[in-house]
Amino acid sequence: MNENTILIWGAGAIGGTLGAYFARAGEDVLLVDIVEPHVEAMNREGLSIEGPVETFRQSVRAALPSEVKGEFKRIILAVKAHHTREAVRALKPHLAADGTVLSAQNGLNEIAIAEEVGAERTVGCFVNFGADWLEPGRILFGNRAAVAVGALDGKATDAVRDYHRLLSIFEPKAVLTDNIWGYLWGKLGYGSLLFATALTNASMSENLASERHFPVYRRLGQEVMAVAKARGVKPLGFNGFNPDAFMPGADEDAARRSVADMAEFNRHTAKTHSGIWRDLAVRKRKTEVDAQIAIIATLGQESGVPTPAIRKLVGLIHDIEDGRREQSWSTLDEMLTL
Ligand SMILES: NC(=O)C1=CN([C@@H]2O[C@H](COP(=O)(O)OP(=O)(O)OC[C@H]3O[C@@H](n4cnc5c(N)ncnc54)[C@H](OP(=O)(O)O)[C@@H]3O)[C@@H](O)[C@H]2O)C=CC1
Ligand SMILES: CC(C)(CO)C(=O)C(=O)O
Repeated sequence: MNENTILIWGAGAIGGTLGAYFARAGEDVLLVDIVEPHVEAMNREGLSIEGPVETFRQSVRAALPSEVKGEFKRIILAVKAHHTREAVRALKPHLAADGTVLSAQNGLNEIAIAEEVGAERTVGCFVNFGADWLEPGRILFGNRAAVAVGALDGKATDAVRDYHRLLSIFEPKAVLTDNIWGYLWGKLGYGSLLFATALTNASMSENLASERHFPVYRRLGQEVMAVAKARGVKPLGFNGFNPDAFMPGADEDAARRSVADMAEFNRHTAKTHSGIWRDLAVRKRKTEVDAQIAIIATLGQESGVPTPAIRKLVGLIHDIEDGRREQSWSTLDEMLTL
């Protein structure tokens, strides 16, 4: 291990998948995670990537955060959004002065990372592929999807280009962008719809195909895009999500097409339900709703953009997290009462 070893901090569904692909390509990788049985299984048997995209077992090195020694130039952060600050504080002593942290997460985590380690040491990234941590040492890689990487100020450095090279090992269509905030806000739009699908136990595609709930999806997309616009961001589209269809003044048919395209995209994955649904229904734990979705309402308020649908969604997810409601169509119906 040396300063060029790539640290993957948070080796679950996303971090584990990326790490296995990098290691298979001969990159020097260390997977860091707080789940002891997972770290033990990875060191003992390697990491098993399973599912329709590819199935392989990759020998990897793994460690608990307390076992990490030294400083590193590249650290890829892939913990859930609400664990970002804690994880960045733990990894900071291991970040070389000229090193960078790449956020392979959902949400606007780059803001918190930059506050902790400096904007010049933070690189933006957007991932939309589907994966699930199944059990120690086993990850389902459900489907390929869009991946993008870019500097926070849009000006690619050698470090950003190197991350693009790495991500291209995993996803040959990975984009090097000068508008990473556009992708991150696009994913917040897409993600707000995914959070709504987690209010039921149906699959993402079944939910998105529900004609009765189309007004819910349109309203959520519209609120997120209005906040992005007010903040001067130009959101970008991917995998069915078309930000223009949700912009103020866009016609209903455009939004209908985009929601239908998202339903179609998600019909072809072995990861039938979102990570949000999985946190609630399978892992029985808190979701990323505050770090990822409630922040949109806060930023909306700062910009004078009302976000009643986003606020309602956050409340319903909290209700499920705290056992006050079940995941069911009637919970999603609550979103129709706005
Ligand atoms: N899974 C997916 O398909 C997609 C996920 N994303 C995003 O990627 C990010 C990662 O999600 P995902 O991979 O699914 O999550 P996982 O829960 O599968 O993996 C995160 C791993 O990080 C561990 N962890 C938590 N805190 C720390 C810490 N301080 N230091 C080291 N490890 C830690 C977790 O342990 P523990 O379980 O105990 O918390 C877990 O093992 C999220 O922002 C998610 O929204 C984006 C696109 C798709
Ligand atoms: C569904 C997916 C993989 C995006 O397509 C996702 O981001 C999630 O599960 O949170």
